Amino acid sequence: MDQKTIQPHIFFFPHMSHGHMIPTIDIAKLFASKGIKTTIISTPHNLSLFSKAIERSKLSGFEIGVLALKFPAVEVGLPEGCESDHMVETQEELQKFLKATTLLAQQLEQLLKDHQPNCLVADIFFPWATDVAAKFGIPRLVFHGTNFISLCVSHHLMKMDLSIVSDSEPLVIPNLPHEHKLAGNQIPDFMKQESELRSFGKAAAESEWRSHGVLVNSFYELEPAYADHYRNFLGIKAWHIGPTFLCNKEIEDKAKRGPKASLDEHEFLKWLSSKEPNSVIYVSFGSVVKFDDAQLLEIALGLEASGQQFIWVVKKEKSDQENKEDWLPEGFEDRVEGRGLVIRGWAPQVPILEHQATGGFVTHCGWNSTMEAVTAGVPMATWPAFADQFYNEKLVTEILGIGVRVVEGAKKWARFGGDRVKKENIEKAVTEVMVGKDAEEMRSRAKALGEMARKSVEEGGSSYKDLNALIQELGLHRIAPPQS
Ligand SMILES: O=c1ccn([C@@H]2O[C@H](COP(=O)(O)OP(=O)(O)O[C@H]3O[C@H](CO)[C@@H](O)[C@H](O)[C@H]3O)[C@@H](O)[C@H]2O)c(=O)[nH]1
Repeated sequence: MDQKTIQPHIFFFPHMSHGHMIPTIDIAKLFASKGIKTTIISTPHNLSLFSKAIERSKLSGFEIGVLALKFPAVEVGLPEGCESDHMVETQEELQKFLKATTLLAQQLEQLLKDHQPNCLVADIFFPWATDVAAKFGIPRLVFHGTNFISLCVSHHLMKMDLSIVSDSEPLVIPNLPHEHKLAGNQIPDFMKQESELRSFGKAAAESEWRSHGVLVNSFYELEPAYADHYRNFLGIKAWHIGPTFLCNKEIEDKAKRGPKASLDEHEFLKWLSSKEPNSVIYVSFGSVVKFDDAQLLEIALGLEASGQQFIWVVKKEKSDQENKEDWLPEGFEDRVEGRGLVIRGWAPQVPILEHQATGGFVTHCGWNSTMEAVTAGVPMATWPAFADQFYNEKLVTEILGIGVRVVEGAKKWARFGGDRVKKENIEKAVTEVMVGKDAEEMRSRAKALGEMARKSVEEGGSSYKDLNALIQELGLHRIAPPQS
């Protein structure tokens, strides 16, 4: 058969987590825009949550295919239907969830056999996928979800003996471009001893070397020293292709990247359009971090005391009239009416951050949120909870100078229920990021980075070039039909 008549095909297999599904769909769109057939593999539940984003790709003329596999939740002792990382409530459940993902290899193998794609982009959470791809003689690329700085720190941490780490003495991570100190309590206990999770982390880190290379949702100009360190010092092949969400041009595409929002994007934009530029702070903590009612109450009080206008997204359902919402102070929404919006559920984050009225962001420093804020030129009040969020906080506050910490000093690693942050800290950080000369300076630095972010994905930009270089290296350009 004439090679030119075959459309190259890439399989994308993201971790079952919103923070990984969302950028993977964007990456699939990017490859599809280069004439490559793309297919996302996930569970029925995850695919349905993201069906709008996937369907909308058709409107841009880049159809993304989907293939479903069965998630073995019950087999590992999880409730039926527990198919996404945000449904996991405890450390024990998380371990079972990860165990379930290791049971997906056979189903993936069958899909590769049936469809014979040219390449597999599989999430870092599936270290075993490299061997599955090798059986079919195709390259496996790793998608991590995070940036170069976090990849570098994690690799060095993996090599260190962490059993000797104490809570009183900070751990200095050697050989990095800047001094990195981590407090003992910022390293999770499972990393300090031999454990299933530590072995999982090791296998994941090794898969970066063993695979064809790593796709990074970042741009070179944001963290050049770490991009170089990762490639040259750690010796891992990587392509930076971000900010990937910029592939979404229409407001609807930007708004419908995730589950259905609780309020239509036009409602938000109408509300924001009635506000002065840089006068609203957006408060949201991604898809995984959940706070208890007492912590939510502190956030409400801190926001109220700051006197700032805000949009606050809370991962709670709207209760019926009878049920009092214990996490909101009595009469809160009446008092803040007109100056604050409390959104229960999901909000169209990118259009909110991009609106000129949005002048600050209280964030947990998940990498997608961080990139979205950087690109929108919005400074941040940082409140990390676990994983890469601590390293992202360092990048934002100390290296880029576009954020302030909500809590000074070391904050404990806690995916499930961390130390409570007081309303005074929240009020102070919100004020610092919104008002005064320092806030203006942070905003102007953030705006300059936002410009660089946009340039990086335009023709000739660093991310644009890296994406093309990768397609060339994989040989996909030779069989891709010409683009108009
Ligand atoms: O109401 C909401 C809440 C979130 N988002 C979007 O959801 C994504 C959230 O991603 P992120 O900010 O990275 O947070 P997490 O969901 O917590 O992401 C997980 O995955 C990331 C990528 O690996 C890691 O950096 C984080 O630490 C990890 O918690 C972003 O694109 C947001 O725009 C919305 O659109 N509306």
